[in-house]
Amino acid sequence: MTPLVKICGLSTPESLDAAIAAGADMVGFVFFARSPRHIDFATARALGRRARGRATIVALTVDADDALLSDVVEALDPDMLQFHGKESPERVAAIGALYGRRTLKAVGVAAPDDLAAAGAYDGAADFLLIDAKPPKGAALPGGNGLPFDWRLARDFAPRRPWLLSGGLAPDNVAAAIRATGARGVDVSSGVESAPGVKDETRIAAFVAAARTGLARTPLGAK
Ligand SMILES: O=C(O)c1ccccc1N[C@@H]1O[C@H](COP(=O)(O)O)[C@@H](O)[C@H]1O
Repeated sequence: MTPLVKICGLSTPESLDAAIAAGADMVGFVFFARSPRHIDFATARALGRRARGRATIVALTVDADDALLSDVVEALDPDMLQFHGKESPERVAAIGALYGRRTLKAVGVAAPDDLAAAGAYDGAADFLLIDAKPPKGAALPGGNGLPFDWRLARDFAPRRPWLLSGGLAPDNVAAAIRATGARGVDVSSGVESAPGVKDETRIAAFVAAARTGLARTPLGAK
């Protein structure tokens, strides 16, 4: 089964087009002011229109309140909402139902217990995202370009399909998929030349390399 590929943190028409041309299944946009990948609503509106029908459009937020979520949905009109904070399973499910969008819940992993905690979202979210836990004091809860020990995720087998992220790059993504059996992968820093600046050559190389990994688990239906 071909792994799903999500390219996250896109902020320009050029990088968006490069991700889609490379064959990305999902394109992610960040709404988190501290991130170098944060976009404003006018940019979101333009990029959402440009991406519509060409890839799954994903809006990433971090513990967003209802007002921000409404503005994001109105501007970007995403297919999927990614939650990268401490949102509870109940809130993830409620927001997905309220807006009628698929949901992707990120869980940071550094130890076996963290994966057990991820199980709480199995069913509440449509997809799970297993990311590296940010280092203590990190400014961002994700997008830090740091991997975790993939052996921790080797036997992770939730009912929902799950994506792997954290420090993935063109030169390690195929091995990461093989090591974990993740249904897909998500990347931000590993396809950049500087924080927030996407590199079209690295995007193409990442998607091509991910396609050589073989996902073991089937994509569950909503
Ligand atoms: O990309 C960001 O700036 C970001 C900000 C806040 C939360 C999550 C963020 N990105 C997500 O983090 C992971 C891993 O990124 P990386 O490849 O290690 O840089 C990925 O899922 C992004 O969607």
